[in-house]
Amino acid sequence: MESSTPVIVAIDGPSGTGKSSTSKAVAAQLGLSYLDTGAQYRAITWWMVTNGIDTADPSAIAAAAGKPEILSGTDPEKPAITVDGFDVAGPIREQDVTSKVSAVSAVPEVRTRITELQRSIAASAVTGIVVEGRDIGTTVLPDADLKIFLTASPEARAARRSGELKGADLHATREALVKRDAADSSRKTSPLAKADDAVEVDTTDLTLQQVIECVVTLVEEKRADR
Ligand SMILES: Nc1ncnc2c1ncn2[C@@H]1O[C@H](COP(=O)(O)OP(=O)(O)OP(=O)(O)O)[C@@H](O)[C@H]1O
Ligand SMILES: Nc1ccn([C@H]2C[C@H](O)[C@@H](COP(=O)(O)O)O2)c(=O)n1
Repeated sequence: MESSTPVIVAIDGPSGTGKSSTSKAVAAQLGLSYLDTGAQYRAITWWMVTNGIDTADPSAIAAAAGKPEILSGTDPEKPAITVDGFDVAGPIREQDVTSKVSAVSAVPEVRTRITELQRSIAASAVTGIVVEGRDIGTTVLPDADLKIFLTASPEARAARRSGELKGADLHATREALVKRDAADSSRKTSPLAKADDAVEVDTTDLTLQQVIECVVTLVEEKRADR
């Protein structure tokens, strides 16, 4: 592969392992685009909730899956997400969406729609792209140049999240993370999973900077091999 060929990096892993922070920094450092696929699943969930769709009814979700227009920005310095022209970057992080996103994202019609969107965004990235999520290496971009699977202990992940949500109860945060991971890992269609050819990085005892440096080195090694 020539060095001008776009480089495609897939970063997967459970919640709170550092996918977004790492992917944004790596993309910014290497001049690549960035795609947060979790934000897309959150955006479609937000639309379902806002439009009164019963998120406990997979057939109602499936029937509505094609309706919202979801646009994702790919600048790692200012990732953007809109639904039908509305900026939903804030609302998609609210607890109501977080508690429903696993159910909505398990519906096959939702996954087909969002996967098509993700592939088309990745295909149009000129210098390359870092795409983060749960099924990027296994399903969305199985031919990615580099696949990373981030992990961390539930305790470390809960501590990181509790630091973000000031005053949040550590035990409750840990339980919520573990519950969402279990739902995401056990769904039938493209569950959260490590691709066989992914490099696993346990971030439990690493600083964010160490994880970023590790991934940048892996991308540079891939590029040098071309
Ligand atoms: N190695 C690390 N050490 C300490 N804190 C970290 C590390 N990596 C990420 N963090 C912090 O943990 C929090 C969660 O990170 P981030 O949002 O990147 O995880 P994520 O895997 O994308 O989570 P989710 O899948 O839930 O969106 C952030 O506050 C981030 O700054
Ligand atoms: N490729 C992906 C990305 C995300 N999801 C689902 C499952 C997650 O719980 C949810 C929110 O993701 P987050 O913002 O926490 O990264 O979206 C998925 O199914 N596949």
